Amino acid sequence: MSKLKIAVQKSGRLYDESMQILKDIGISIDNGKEQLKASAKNFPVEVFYLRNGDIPQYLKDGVVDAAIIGENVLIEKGGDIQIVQKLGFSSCKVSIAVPKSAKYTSMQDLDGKRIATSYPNTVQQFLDKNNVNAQLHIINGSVEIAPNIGLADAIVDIVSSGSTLFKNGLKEVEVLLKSEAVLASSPLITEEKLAILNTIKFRIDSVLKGRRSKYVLLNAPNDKLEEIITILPGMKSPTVLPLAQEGWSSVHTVIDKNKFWEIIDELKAHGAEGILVCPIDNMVL
Ligand SMILES: Nc1ncnc2c1ncn2[C@@H]1O[C@H](COP(=O)(O)OP(=O)(O)OP(=O)(O)O)[C@@H](O)[C@H]1O
Ligand SMILES: O=P(O)(O)OC[C@H]1O[C@H](OP(=O)(O)OP(=O)(O)O)[C@H](O)[C@@H]1O
Ligand SMILES: [Mg+2]
Repeated sequence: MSKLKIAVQKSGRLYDESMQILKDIGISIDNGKEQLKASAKNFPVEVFYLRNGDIPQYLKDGVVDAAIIGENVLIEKGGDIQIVQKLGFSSCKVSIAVPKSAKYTSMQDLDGKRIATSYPNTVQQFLDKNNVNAQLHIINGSVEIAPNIGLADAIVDIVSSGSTLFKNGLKEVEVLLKSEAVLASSPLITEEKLAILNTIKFRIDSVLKGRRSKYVLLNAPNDKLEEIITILPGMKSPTVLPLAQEGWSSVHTVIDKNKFWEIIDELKAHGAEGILVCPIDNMVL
């Protein structure tokens, strides 16, 4: 059987979580990333360790069948590469920033100005859409320093916490796009390999659903059961089991992990006790 070739970033911000998600879906990799490629022991997959910025070209050429990559890089260099699934990590924005003291009211303020960036295609498209003419300076790193050294009037780069902008005396003025790590596929992928990719997608789906959810168990007096069940936003209806202690039940359900803190006080106020919240590895609906 042929193996699906999947690219991950060799080192950098995507590496750890890319390897973690492969591990979580049961794909264990034989050898370390000192090699350019490694085979999985128990699944028809070969992992290629590459530069994030190089991956779109490898996908286009069909050198790899799929990849875990930053969405922003795909948008910049992607062409017709398909996003199979968003992966929920390495979230960031690609934004325009100008010196804090600069006057900025609209995109028109950038007309005739110099913009430093590593994302020229993304920037040019945004400028064209807004009918703005600006001169692009393409630089590959430390973009935020460009205004301070007189190289540019504005920059376009990745913003996450905003601390790099802050340290360089810049302010974010426009968001061009939002990005996260994604699973992407080559336009040249074969049917046979697409079947393997679909299995991976199915497993990732169940891992991501599990990460977003919690398994909740609690004890409740029987005369409060009905009220407590209406507070719980469960998947279906919760499981209710009698406790050894007369007049009490144990209630089990799955909830969105972000909802839990909103409802815990309500649950307690309605008589819930012994509340346990447990992680979920996988969730297949
Ligand atoms: N500060 C950040 N916070 C969150 N995500 C980020 C941040 N910086 C980058 N990212 C995301 O992670 C991806 C990889 O960033 P990283 O800096 O590791 O690599 P890169 O500079 O694109 O490098 P290379 O091509 O060398 O692999 C980016 O494309 C972006 O999607
Ligand atoms: O808003 P923040 O949380 O400060 O993050 C944004 C910064 O993070 C990235 O750089 P990175 O640290 O990846 O360094 P690099 O330029 O060497 O890739 C990006 O290029 C920004 O400079
Ligand atoms: Mg970076």
